Amino acid sequence: MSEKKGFFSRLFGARDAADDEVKSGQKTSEGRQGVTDRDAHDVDAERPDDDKEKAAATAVEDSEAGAAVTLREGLEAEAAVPVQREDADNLAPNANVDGYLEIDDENAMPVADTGPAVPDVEARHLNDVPVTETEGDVAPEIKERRTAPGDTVAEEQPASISDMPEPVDGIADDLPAPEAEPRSPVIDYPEPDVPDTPAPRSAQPTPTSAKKPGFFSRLRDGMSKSSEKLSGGVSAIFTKRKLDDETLEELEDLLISADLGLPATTRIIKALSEGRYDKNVSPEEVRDVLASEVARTLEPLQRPLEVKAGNAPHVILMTGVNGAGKTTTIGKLARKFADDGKSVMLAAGDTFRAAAIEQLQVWGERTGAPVITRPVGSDAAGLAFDALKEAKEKNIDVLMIDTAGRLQNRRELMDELAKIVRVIKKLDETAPHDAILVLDATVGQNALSQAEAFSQTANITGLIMTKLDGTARGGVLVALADKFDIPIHYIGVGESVEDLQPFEARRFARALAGITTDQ
Ligand SMILES: Nc1nc2c(ncn2[C@@H]2O[C@H](COP(=O)(O)OP(=O)(O)OP(=O)(O)O)[C@@H](O)[C@H]2O)c(=O)[nH]1
Repeated sequence: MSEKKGFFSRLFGARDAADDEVKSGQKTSEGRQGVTDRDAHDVDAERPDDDKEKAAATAVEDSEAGAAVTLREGLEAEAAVPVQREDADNLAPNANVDGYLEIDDENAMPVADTGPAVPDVEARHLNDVPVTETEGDVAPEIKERRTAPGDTVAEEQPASISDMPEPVDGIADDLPAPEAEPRSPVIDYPEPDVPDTPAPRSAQPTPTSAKKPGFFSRLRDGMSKSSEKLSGGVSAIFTKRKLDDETLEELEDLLISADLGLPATTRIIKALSEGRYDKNVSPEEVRDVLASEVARTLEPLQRPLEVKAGNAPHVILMTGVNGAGKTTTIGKLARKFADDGKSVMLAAGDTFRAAAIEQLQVWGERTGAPVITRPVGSDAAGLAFDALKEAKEKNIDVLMIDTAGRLQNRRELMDELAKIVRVIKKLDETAPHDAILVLDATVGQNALSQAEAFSQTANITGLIMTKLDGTARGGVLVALADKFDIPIHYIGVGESVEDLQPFEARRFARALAGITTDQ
């Protein structure tokens, strides 16, 4: 009996603390901050006279100069690193130098090095090079741009960063002075956890209708790693056993290890305990309680990604750490929007990675969407500005802007993201209409620190969680929902277009709990 008392006081003590945390406004969206100060990787810029708006926009940005030339130095360092892949032995025989497979099937996804996302992040030397070490290195060589049929490619850019255009004198004077912006705090988060399972490499060509029969089974199959852990664990704990202190503790451990977080774990245990203590409960009953508590947590955040007709165009900014799935997700969304009859334009704002630009061009070809590109190393904010201008001129419905992956604790890279937001607001102060954070489910609890840091920099309006098929850590979506008020638009449960599913809380909860039916 004393054991029972000890467990419950621990449980409810934890629950009260968790409730207090949520109630006391720790949901981070309430604490979102504005954009931060500039970075200066385009300080050498020289802009053509005929592009006055862009020059004005970037000149205003440049007038905020004062920061070190951090990004450029980072780029220079990246250029200085040999392009030899460390994991060459693991690549498929037909992979190209960037690790992507050459895929003929138009529904198949470009498959990069689908090894664990976080090791990939760690291999991304741009993020790893301290800026002080890069001084004096040569500027990155600009790779020749490959123009795919159907692409709209904005004007040619100079061949190196130091050749980039200078601001046009006087233009900036016509613009409102930039407001003083708070510096974003540098959050010293730990490096992402190593994912437990690499994402699969298979590419499955599938139809594009999200509502066709089999939607739930696709979701259930995609989430099988998470559901097997939970469902199998529940069966192991509750088969022919009473619900008592011991089984509840085992369940608590299971839920925590499945990344659901303490607040949700506490609620689930409380709901299960009510009226059932000291009685036999079946694993099915436990799964039902688990699913309904998870659904209750997630339902308020289920929100479709809507393109509003009043926005011309509707601008979607895609953000996230390296390898989270931003570019691929943009491609899948482009397909979905095009299927809905929307005109789509893509901006290849990941100007750090040639493969990301090419990857987006491939998606542009497949979906008929023009792709605005710049050479590797170009100013991403200038590219975003150009793309929005062109999208307006062409009456495009949706402009999606890709961005380079960045670790959330690299201040200068996060500042570049803030700059993109500021610059596009000069053309449309309501843009971006959606700033989406793409989260890789395999990083588990690290997703929480990513959500916090990106919210502070880019005022994140929605989440897309990818790679749920590659991990048993899908429960982290529940922990995110407990901590942040950020709507969830889509989840990725595989590599095909169809595997990017509109988020439905109830179905997700049932699939997570290992319930095999949709009803
Ligand atoms: N299994 C699986 N793989 C996915 C999913 N979403 C994306 N991927 C794969 O994840 C890998 C990385 O995706 P990218 O779109 O290149 O990631 P990114 O965020 O643009 O990467 P950076 O440009 O480095 O920042 C690719 O191989 C994608 O096919 C998913 O839901 N499931």
